[in-house]
Amino acid sequence: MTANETGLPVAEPTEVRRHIGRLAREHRGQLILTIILYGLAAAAGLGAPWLLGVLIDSIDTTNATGTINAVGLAIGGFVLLQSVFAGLSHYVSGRFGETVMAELREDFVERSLRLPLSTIERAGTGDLMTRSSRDVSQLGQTLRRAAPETIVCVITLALILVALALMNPLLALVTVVTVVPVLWWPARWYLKRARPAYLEENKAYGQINEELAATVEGARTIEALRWQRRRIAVGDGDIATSYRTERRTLFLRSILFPSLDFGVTLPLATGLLVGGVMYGSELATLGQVTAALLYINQAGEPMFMLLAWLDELQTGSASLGRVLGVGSKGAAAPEGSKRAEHVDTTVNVTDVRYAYVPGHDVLHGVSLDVAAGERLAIVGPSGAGKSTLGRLIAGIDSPGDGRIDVAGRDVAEMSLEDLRREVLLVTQEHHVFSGTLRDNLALARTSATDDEIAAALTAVDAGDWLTGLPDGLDTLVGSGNLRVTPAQAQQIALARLVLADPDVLVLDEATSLLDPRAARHLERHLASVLEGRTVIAIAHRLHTAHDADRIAVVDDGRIIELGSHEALLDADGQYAHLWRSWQG
Ligand SMILES: Nc1ncnc2c1ncn2[C@@H]1O[C@H](COP(=O)(O)OP(=O)(O)OP(=O)(O)O)[C@@H](O)[C@H]1O
Repeated sequence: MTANETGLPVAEPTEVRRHIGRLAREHRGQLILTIILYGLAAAAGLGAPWLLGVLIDSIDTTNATGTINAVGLAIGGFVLLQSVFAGLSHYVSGRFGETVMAELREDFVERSLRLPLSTIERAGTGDLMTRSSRDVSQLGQTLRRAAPETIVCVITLALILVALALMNPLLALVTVVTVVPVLWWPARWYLKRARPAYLEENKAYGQINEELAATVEGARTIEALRWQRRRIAVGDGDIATSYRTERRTLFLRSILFPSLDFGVTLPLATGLLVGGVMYGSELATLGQVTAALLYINQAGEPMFMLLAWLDELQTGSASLGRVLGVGSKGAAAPEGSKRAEHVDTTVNVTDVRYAYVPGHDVLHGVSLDVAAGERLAIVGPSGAGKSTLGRLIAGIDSPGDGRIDVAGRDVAEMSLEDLRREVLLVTQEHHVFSGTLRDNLALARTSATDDEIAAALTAVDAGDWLTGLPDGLDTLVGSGNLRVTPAQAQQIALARLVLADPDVLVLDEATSLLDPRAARHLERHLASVLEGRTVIAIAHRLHTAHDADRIAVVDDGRIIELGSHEALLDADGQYAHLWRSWQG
């Protein structure tokens, strides 16, 4: 796997080849049928030049008119056969391409959904978007056209060579000897450079998408800070990089294609020369030379096309590498370990260190044990490391040092599926997807009934809102539909949490958008619904801390106080101070 700096990995050429081999094995039947049909079409195409040679040689025989008629008819028959086989082979290979394409798309979606959040955050959504749009469509083009056309070219060339050798071995040899070196060197030169150049080109395109998306998402912030010029400069920089990478691939093509033109014309010239000499020295008949030259001429197109498709195959292979890289080992979470039978949802944080930027730890050896069913509140000044600790417990990032166990299992080793069933994080950012309210909630549990969904909304104090909606759970929400206030969006997120029903919840200021009274009411309500779950709540409002079983005070990446509300007040430390000023 190639490390793509902070981006998603790209599959190595060997992995790409292995994948193509696997696809070919899985669709063996369709592939063989395609090759046979293309072979038949190519073979039928060889009939005409052969017959023309026969025709020329028979002109001085007695019954020339009869022979001409018969040969004319036979040529017509071959042309018809070629059209029928070509039509059939295009149909079969088209189906083959579409089937494989559909599988690759499904596979891509599955791989993307398995990606841990931290991987997407690091890589940026632009890279993923480019892979799902530009790379997948490039791959479609390769599968639909380049792959079958390459097969056609190879088969046609092989058959032309066989026919040429049968007709006149010396002419066949001359053709091979002149063609191969002339085409070999530019093709080799090109192939060596094309893959990295196309990977660079696609990466640059991904970067443009990434920055463009960031500019659009942050438009208001950019306007407020008057950063327009800076963002334009960033965009200009990305476009310049993309331009440079496009120029590089254009340069490669501009060397390849003229070389191909030359390589394809040369054998015709040498064939004409050698054929003339052979005819003069009676080593070949006029008919043989004519047929051989027609074959050489006929070979020109597939030869040119074959090497031209190499270009397409190279871009396709680069795109396949990028598509397969999504969800590969370097990006995905570990898979498939089984959930322990008993559910003992303790959380044990042992000597955890974490740095966003190497060498600058924001957590300095944090240890914390949360008992099953306990409610722990984490408080502390801004930037102390509370959210970072929450993300590590929820398995979104892995600690640099130390370990975190949930229900006795190392979070870093858990499959994404197990992890999400075990621990869920709700932050103050949440998205309402465009669709019905029901769809938005059923995301958390597809099997949830309407009653369960309504109960979940009631548990987060949104029961009245639901009853007031004209279409109830069928109400369309999200972009372009009914406007949902930030507080309601937060309630939807919390209702999803109720439906997902994990054993451990990490709430990172999950009620911050509600007014203080509503927030407290909701938290109490939620607590009764989530009775028995282990809850770690990162709190700005100290009433959350007051209601918790224990409170951890985090300061500068360390836990400096830990105990119940009363115990911490008695200790008269930072928490007591915070509490008094909050009360005041
Ligand atoms: N993505 C990031 N990249 C680099 N540094 C980060 C990133 N996220 C947080 N930090 C830094 O890590 C430190 C801890 O941040 P964290 O968000 O965990 O603190 P917090 O206690 O949750 O603060 P707040 O209450 O303001 O949310 C801060 O110094 C912050 O600047």
